[in-house]
Amino acid sequence: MIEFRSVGKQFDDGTRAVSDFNLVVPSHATVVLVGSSGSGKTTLLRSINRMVEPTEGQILIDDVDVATQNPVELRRSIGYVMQHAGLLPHRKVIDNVATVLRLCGVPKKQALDRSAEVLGTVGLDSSLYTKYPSQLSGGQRQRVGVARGLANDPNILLMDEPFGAVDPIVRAELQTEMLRLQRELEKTTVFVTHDIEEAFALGDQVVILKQGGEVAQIGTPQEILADPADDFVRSFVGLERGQRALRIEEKDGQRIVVDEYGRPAGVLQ
Ligand SMILES: Nc1ncnc2c1ncn2[C@@H]1O[C@H](COP(=O)(O)OP(=O)(O)OP(=O)(O)O)[C@@H](O)[C@H]1O
Repeated sequence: MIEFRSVGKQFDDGTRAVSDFNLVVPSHATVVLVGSSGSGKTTLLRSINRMVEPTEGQILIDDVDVATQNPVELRRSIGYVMQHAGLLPHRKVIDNVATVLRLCGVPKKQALDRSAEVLGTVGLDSSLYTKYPSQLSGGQRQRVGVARGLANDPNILLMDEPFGAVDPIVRAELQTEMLRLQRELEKTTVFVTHDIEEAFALGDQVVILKQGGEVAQIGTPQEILADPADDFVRSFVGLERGQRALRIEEKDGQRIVVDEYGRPAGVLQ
């Protein structure tokens, strides 16, 4: 479990990114932070593994304050996947994954075996393991990025817009893969995106952020769609201007409004 307690961050230049942010990420759940550019998503995500140090509040992982932990050890114990995969261009795919394990002290042969295993888990064809990152498509590179995040079998996975740089079709494929991985591996995952559809597709809980890291609403996709907290949320999730394809289904004698994912958005009297 990850717990944010009144977390705030003001950068050295005076920019306030986040104020009084509170959130509980239950073990094995996927929580998605969604908001427009500059709403503090990355700041919050990086506070978990101390790539950013909050200026107020605490973050606890299984009741232990991360501020009391060695930052390097903490970072190595948490999987991290970033937007452009962050692969080392001069190392082969398999070595990119194995490097993470070597840094954690895993012997070479074992690191290579585990790397092949985890590349298989993310659905990368074994013919690609000895290629260089530049020889892969954007979607394939992102799979390698996810494999790297999963390499040392962390309990926690942090994902910062991991599918932001690929085209919509590949993005949808990667989202489907992500759902499969979550079912199989049950990592506690914090996922950052600016795409509300991605947030609804992947999140058990979705946190909608306004500028300054202010929480507009936290809830399951169903809760947010059925009962948006305010006009900002209504507009952000596309309920306002009819962008969302809604239809009506009969269930247990009730007429329920559902969205394109079949998620309930309300009940008709
Ligand atoms: N190192 C820094 N120094 C000063 N200000 C920063 C720094 N990093 C981020 N900020 C500012 O903090 C605010 C939140 O930034 P953050 O990157 O967390 O937002 P975000 O929601 O992840 O945005 P994006 O979707 O564009 O990545 C922004 O105003 C940003 O300019």
